[in-house]
Amino acid sequence: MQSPLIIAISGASGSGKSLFTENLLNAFAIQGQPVQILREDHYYRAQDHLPMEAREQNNYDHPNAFEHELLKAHLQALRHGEPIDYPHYCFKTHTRLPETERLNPAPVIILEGIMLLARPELLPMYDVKIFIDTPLDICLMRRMMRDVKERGRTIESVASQYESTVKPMYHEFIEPSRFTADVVVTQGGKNQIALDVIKSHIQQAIQ
Ligand SMILES: Nc1ncnc2c1ncn2[C@@H]1O[C@H](COP(=O)(O)OP(=O)(O)O)[C@@H](O)[C@H]1O
Ligand SMILES: Nc1ccn([C@@H]2O[C@H](COP(=O)(O)O)[C@@H](O)[C@H]2O)c(=O)n1
Repeated sequence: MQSPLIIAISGASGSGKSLFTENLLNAFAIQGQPVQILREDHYYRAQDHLPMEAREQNNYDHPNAFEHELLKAHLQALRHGEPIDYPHYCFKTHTRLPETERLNPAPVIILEGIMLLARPELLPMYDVKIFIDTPLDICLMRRMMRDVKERGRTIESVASQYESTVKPMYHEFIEPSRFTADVVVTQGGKNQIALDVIKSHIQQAIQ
């Protein structure tokens, strides 16, 4: 098998990265082409050694919150045609789940996450770099609804985390990483023209 094409999709929390990734995946699934998705969230560090209060206070919007060494090792393995043991993460307990999932290499690997373009040592791993550029007020609104519904949070906790870490870290790390992208996508996960352009680029590259 030829070396896989690795696509990194980044942007603020709530910008539409996951939806964009899902929509891209669906476009390939219709054609029966195998695509492997990796989410940077799964590489948040395990925190079993910390009490819950300490976990709740952690800054999850700093690059050091992620085990990027493991992510890099996994990308290298997939490039060499080897399977990986993909970690799973729980947003309610703020730590890794005990079980991992065996993932096989595929011709196209799509990675999505907030800090993927903010780590210079990860940039050479990617063939295509995409930044989803969505106004922060829209990101906050979407995050508020999602975190209360799916991640076991209260409106108060989302608002206070946003002020203390999410927003300042966005300006320090994520916003500047936009300039490393090959493509900047506006209008979030439903931008059909961007999806079509990226899909046809991928198809040409893997022919
Ligand atoms: N263009 C869009 N229009 C409407 N809702 C959207 C759009 N893009 C994303 N969403 C919704 O916003 C929420 C957050 O999007 P998501 O893709 O999970 O963001 P991210 O992965 O960047 O944190 C989800 O409920 C998603 O369905
Ligand atoms: N235990 C955790 C870990 C992460 N977060 C927040 O998740 C955001 C990144 O995930 P997205 O799917 O929204 O891109 C990030 O902004 C962290 O603040 C968390 O709240 N708790």
